[in-house]
Amino acid sequence: MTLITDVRLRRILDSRGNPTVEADVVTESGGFGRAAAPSGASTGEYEAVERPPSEAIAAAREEAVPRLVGEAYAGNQREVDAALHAADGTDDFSEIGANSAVAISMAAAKAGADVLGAPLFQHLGGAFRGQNFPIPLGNVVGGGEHAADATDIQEFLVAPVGAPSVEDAVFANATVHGTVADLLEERDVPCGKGDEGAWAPSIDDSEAFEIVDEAVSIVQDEVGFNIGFGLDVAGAELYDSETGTYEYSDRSRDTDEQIEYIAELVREYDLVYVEDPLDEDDYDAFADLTDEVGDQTLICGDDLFVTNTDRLVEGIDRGAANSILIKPNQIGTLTDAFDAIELATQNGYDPVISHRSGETEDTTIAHLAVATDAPFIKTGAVGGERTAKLNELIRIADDAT
Ligand SMILES: C=C(OP(=O)(O)O)C(=O)O
Ligand SMILES: [Mg+2]
Repeated sequence: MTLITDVRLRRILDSRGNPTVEADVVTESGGFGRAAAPSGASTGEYEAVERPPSEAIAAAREEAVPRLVGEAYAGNQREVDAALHAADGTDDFSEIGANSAVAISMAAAKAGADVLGAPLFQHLGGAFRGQNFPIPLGNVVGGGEHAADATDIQEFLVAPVGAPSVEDAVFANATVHGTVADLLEERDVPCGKGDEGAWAPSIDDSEAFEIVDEAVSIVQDEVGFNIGFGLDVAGAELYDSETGTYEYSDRSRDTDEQIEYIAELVREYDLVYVEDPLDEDDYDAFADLTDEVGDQTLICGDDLFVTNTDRLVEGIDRGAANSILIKPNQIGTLTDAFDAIELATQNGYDPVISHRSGETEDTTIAHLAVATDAPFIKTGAVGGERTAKLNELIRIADDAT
């Protein structure tokens, strides 16, 4: 029933107005799945390769589609993803493009779920998933590669850890986002938004800490449950490998100073989550920081691990980080993302399922988070391509997908 009978690929718009790859997968019994690839701006050096969409589509039509149509079953995700790897023939999807691969992989999963008549999270995670929901990390202030002339730290993230439901959590994040706008207005700071819908004011990081801390306290009092906050430092973007220093607008920090700075921030603001505090090549520094504050907070590797099990094994061996960001397009298939999640949880690393700065209305990551019982999902706070995932979580909780 799930034999793939058609795969169609096209260019569509992403949230930045750039082209991206969308895939449709159809099965013998009429099952249908559609998915689109997201796209990063602060990409890790070791990510699978995103090719220009028209090239990725042409290559996938030539190499991958013939290995899927009449050959692979959408209900057998490992088989579909193995066919994508075989079609590509490289270890980084540089032939068919990770953007074509991930779009087809996710569309096949949706087609498999459609044939079963089950929600995607259940097809991926099994009958007993759907009881636990991830805490959404909501980006409320940001800069770095996601906005010009804003904070050095890429993302200030709200973490409503005490929310009684995913719906309460999602609304709390949106309320903090709105409260941040009020506080910026009180300070006469004009601002627009960055790529992920976070406010992108022209302020320094210390003022951003003050404002987010205050907004979180105000909303916490309002809603009556515990709200923390965290960061995506995107350390690799700040790091200058020539000088071995992290370059902030107002000063430089060497690696030891960077570790101390982050550890102090964790203590001062009780941060619940710190992503990529250090350069993507510096496992040792990640290990030192994890040693120092890993019992108080999550130290998450995004550019460090790039959803890659080989890099995660190295991190586990060296005690670097205690959490991994999971972005399916960093590695190219759902199978690879699942394997990274499984390896992480088996070794006490918390998986955090994540969007990219360039997104579409695709909701696969919401289902992936529920399917894998992930404790966190990072998918923005506002903006249609972000709320697509957040609203899908609310629908899953309401049993309405
Ligand atoms: C979501 C992120 O940004 P991008 O998609 O630009 O890598 C991130 O760095 O975690
Ligand atoms: Mg990141």
